[in-house]
Parts: sequence; C-alpha cells; structure tokens
Amino acid sequence: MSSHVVVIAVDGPSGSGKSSVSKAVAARLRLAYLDTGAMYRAATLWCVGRGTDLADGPAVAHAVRVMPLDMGLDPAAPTVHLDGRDVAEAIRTTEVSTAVSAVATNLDVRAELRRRQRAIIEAEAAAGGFSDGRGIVAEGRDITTVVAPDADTRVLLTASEAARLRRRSLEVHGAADDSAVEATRDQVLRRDRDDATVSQFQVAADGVVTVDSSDLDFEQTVDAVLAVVGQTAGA
Ligand SMILES: Nc1ncnc2c1ncn2[C@@H]1O[C@H](COP(=O)(O)OP(=O)(O)OP(=O)(O)O)[C@@H](O)[C@H]1O
Ligand SMILES: Nc1ccn([C@H]2C[C@H](O)[C@@H](COP(=O)(O)O)O2)c(=O)n1
Repeated sequence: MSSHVVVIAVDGPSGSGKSSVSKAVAARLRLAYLDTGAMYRAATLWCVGRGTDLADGPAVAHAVRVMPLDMGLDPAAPTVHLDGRDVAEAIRTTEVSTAVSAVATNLDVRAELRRRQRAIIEAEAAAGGFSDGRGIVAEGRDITTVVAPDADTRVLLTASEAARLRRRSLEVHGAADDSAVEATRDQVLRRDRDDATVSQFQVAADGVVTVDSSDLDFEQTVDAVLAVVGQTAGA
C-alpha cells in the first residue's frame, strides 16, 4: 500500500462547480476538504462586522491579519467559525457575495490568506498517507498556480458562461428563466472579471488538467475529476 500523501488542487470560475464537486471528490476519497473561497467570504464578513471601510486597503489587511478564523475540513459537514461563531450561512448572503471581490483583490489580504491556506494544507498532508484516506482537496482560484503548485493533482474545472449562469440561477432562484439568469449575472460574471485581475483561473497553467463540465451532469463531473486523480496521484 502506498503511503504517499495526496494534495488535490481545484480552481475555476464562479459557478463551475468547484465547491460541490471538490466536496464530493474529497468524500469519495476520504480526504479533507478546504473551501478557500469561504475564507475570503469570512474575511469580508469580518471586516463589515467591524465597520472596516472595504475601500481602505491597509485597514482591511490589518483586520484580516487579526481575524480569528477556524475552518472545519470534513467534506460531509465543512464549517466556518469566526471568533467562535458559526458563519457558514452568513458568508453566503448576497451582501457578502457582492462585496467579496473588494477584499479578495487586496494583495496583502491574499498574502495572509495564502499563508493560512498553505499551513492548513501542510498540516493535513503531514497527518498521514493517501492509503489511509488522508490528504486534502483544496479549491479556489489560485490553488493550482500559487497556493499549492506542487499538488499531486491540479484541475481547472470550467463550464461555459451559459451553464454557469444557469446553475447559479437554479441554485439561488430555483429557476433558470431569463430574469432569474439576469439576476445572477453580477454574482457570476462581474465577480469573475474582478477576481481575474489578481488570479489566473480561466486558462489552465502548465501541468494543470482542464475538466470542462458544460455538458456533464454533476456525477459525471465528479467521475471526470476522479479519473484525473487516478492518472496523476496514483489513486
Ligand atoms: N456538472 C454539473 N452539472 C450541473 N450542476 C452542477 C454541476 N456542477 C455543479 N453544479 C451545481 O452548480 C451550482 C454551483 O456549483 P458550486 O457552488 O459548486 O460552484 P463554484 O464553482 O464553487 O461557485 P462559486 O465559486 O461561485 O462558489 C451548484 O448548485 C451545484 O450543485
Ligand atoms: N483561492 C481563492 C478563492 C476565492 N477567491 C475569491 C473569489 C470570489 O469572489 C470569492 C469567494 O469565492 P467563492 O466562494 O465564490 O468560490 O473569493 C479568491 O480570490 N481566491
């Protein structure tokens, strides 16, 4: 049995399915799961809660450096606690989704959150080997390229703009008619445009495998990512 520790990195644009697919992959392989987007969302909620002006870069960076954030890594029940408070729901509000790019494009915030993400990944990787079901799936926008460029498996999960808008619209509004899709446009496309100014998640970097889920259903997408893991991490 191999004692190799596995790190699986997944990036992609909004609505491509990173979170749901990564969670399912981690559960299937009995690995930990890290949602790095949730960390940027928590940082946004933290700043808003302290009354920090999101346009004041140094103040935002300072607030994030002292942010007491705890990430729970069980893919069956991932948790996010800020100063001991469960904020899993609070970080998904439209207010946070609309404001998060202002925080995520602050380079000092990125440096701090990347440091924390690497520490979490290293701690998980040190905990055991893949054969024991240990290791981690980490997903976001810069995991394959900056946070964990040495990951065993690096996947860029994409989907067409239309598919991503439809999925997000179904998720948020329970419908994918024209007006529902229009209402999700800012949360998906404007956010991607802003986030793409600091991370490269629209084209696969060297060594990163693209999985295009536009014409795949959820289970087929999970299987496609597992197949890449099988080819790259010796699963
Ligand atoms: N292949 C797929 N086919 C159909 N629906 C999917 C597929 N993959 C994911 N979904 C659904 O699309 C929605 C968006 O997925 P998810 O939240 O995982 O995307 P994301 O890339 O993490 O987005 P964001 O970065 O904006 O948080 C969810 O409702 C999810 O169940
Ligand atoms: N590694 C990451 C993860 C996320 N972000 C930004 C991009 C989003 O606007 C925001 C929230 O992410 P989501 O929950 O929608 O995946 O955080 C980033 O810049 N880098």
